[in-house]
Amino acid sequence: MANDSSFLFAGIRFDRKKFGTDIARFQKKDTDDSLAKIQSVTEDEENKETIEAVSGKKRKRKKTSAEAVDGFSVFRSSTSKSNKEVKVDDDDDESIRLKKEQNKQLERDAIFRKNHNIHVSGYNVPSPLQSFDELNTRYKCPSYLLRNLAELGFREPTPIQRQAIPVLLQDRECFACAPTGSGKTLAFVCPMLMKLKAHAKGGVRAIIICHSRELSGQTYRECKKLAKGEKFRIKLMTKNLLRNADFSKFSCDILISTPLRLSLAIKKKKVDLSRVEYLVLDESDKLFEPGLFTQIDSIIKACTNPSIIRSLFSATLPDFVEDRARELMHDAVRVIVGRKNMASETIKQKLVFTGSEEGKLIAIRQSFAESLNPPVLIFVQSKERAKELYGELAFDNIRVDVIHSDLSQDERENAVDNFRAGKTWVLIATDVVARGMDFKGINCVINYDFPDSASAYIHRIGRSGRAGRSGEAITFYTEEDIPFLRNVANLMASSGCEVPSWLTDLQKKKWKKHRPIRDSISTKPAVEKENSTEKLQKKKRKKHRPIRDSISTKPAVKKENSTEELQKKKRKKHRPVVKKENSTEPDL
Ligand SMILES: Nc1ncnc2c1ncn2[C@@H]1O[C@H](COP(=O)(O)OP(=O)(O)OP(=O)(O)O)[C@@H](O)[C@H]1O
Repeated sequence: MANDSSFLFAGIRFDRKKFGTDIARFQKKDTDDSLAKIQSVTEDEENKETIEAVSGKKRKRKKTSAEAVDGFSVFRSSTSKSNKEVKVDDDDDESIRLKKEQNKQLERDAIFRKNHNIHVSGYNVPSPLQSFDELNTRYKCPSYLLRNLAELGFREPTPIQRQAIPVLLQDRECFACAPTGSGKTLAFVCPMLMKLKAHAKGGVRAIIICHSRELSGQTYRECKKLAKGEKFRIKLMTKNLLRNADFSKFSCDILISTPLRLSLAIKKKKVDLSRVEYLVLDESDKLFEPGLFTQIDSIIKACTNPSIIRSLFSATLPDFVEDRARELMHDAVRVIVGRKNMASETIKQKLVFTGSEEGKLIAIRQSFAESLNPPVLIFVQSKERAKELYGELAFDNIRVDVIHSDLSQDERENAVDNFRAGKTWVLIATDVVARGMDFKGINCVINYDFPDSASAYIHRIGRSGRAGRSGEAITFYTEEDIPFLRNVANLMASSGCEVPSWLTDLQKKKWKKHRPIRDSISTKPAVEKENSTEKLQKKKRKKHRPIRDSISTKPAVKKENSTEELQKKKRKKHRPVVKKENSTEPDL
């Protein structure tokens, strides 16, 4: 973190020697927009660059006018100026006025960004949005979108929206990092809808990649809500679509997919992505991890449109992702809200020592018995442990459910829907829902198992305290986790939580995928464990349709004939409802 912040503020030093003339000029001006203000915000390399450029030109101009005065001092006060000279003077005045105005705007932008904790780098970064109204006054936002924003109750843009939306609207590539729950989805969907304008035929026009099916589904629904009233063709790459669509004729305005499904569509179905104008990689640091990178790479390579605008969004932006972004993008703008890799400041974070695995179970039962304030999300480190904890809590008289990658798509969706609808009070989960999922109003996140990395901690606890609401996060730790405690303590301290000094004084240890082999959560003896798992499985198994022996009592030959007859009869009336190939409906 220390490195990150020093990198972030690397541009803050103002070379007083180099800019001596400019300092003198600003001081002379004696305005409230003082140099001190500029100095305090010149971490914005963009401002620095522009100020440099402008002052450079000014110096040049001053020199030119000095030369002119030296050379033609006789004529300076003369009234016999030629028309051409008058025009040159007028032009000069106009450009001075314009530059002054430009400088003032830069100062205003810098102060505004500082007030909203927005840091930018890149050349010529557009001014941040003061309000959603500016979408209309500056960019002629269509009325359906303004109406939808108002209907969704979005009155003011969040900091990431204030800066990322104008950047993308001005066709600049962008990589952005802003806290969890700070409205990054709208920050990339809104400019996409505005730029695409309306539905148009001819291939895929925009793509949003999300790391999980759950997040893809959620982003699809968000897009639909924002596009309501306009005939955009927004599609979710479902299993059905991948299997049944005729990709040679495939066309849509926005396609939302996981990396795997889209890379399969490229490889096996030869989907044409050469016309894609916008590509968003949400949770970009996850997408650039080794497991997904080959798929992402194939997608990026398939999007061959030279004027494509790519953007990367996440709440955590490790240096390696920044490096990739710089390699990949042209003239990209970097937007950071707050500090990189920081937990949301609206979450009250606590650490609880439980001693052992048994201690964790006691602690959680005790805490639920004292006060259970749903919805509560519990994270464990593996699907096996998720099943075990579910096995323990399922009979505790609380409405608990579980989500992990061993469940079918339907079961996963049901788990999410029931939790969202309040039917489930406590959801036990693996990291499958740790990122991006917007469960409104989660009161508490419990890290039953210590997270395995800083980003896992930030994203997990970020399921609460969203959109400015407050939330709580409790992290259990055992002896095994102590070496990594300081990392969490530092994250807590940097997001404003009180941390005892002994925690931050602990020895530093590099946090590399900390997933120790833990004792089983289950308290039941082995046989009972098997039975109860079976019971639970039965409870969950909804579509239990085994192949059973025939009911028919007729002899085999007769049976065959009658079956054939029946089949013939059936075949006549066989008119299945053919599913539209390019159905926009997800198989949710
Ligand atoms: N301008 C706004 N005003 C109020 N609420 C907003 C605004 N923009 C977005 N939201 C709401 O904030 C919540 C979080 O938004 P979103 O899911 O986009 O966050 P995020 O930054 O992508 O979080 P994460 O990093 O966890 O993925 C959503 O419920 C969304 O509807």
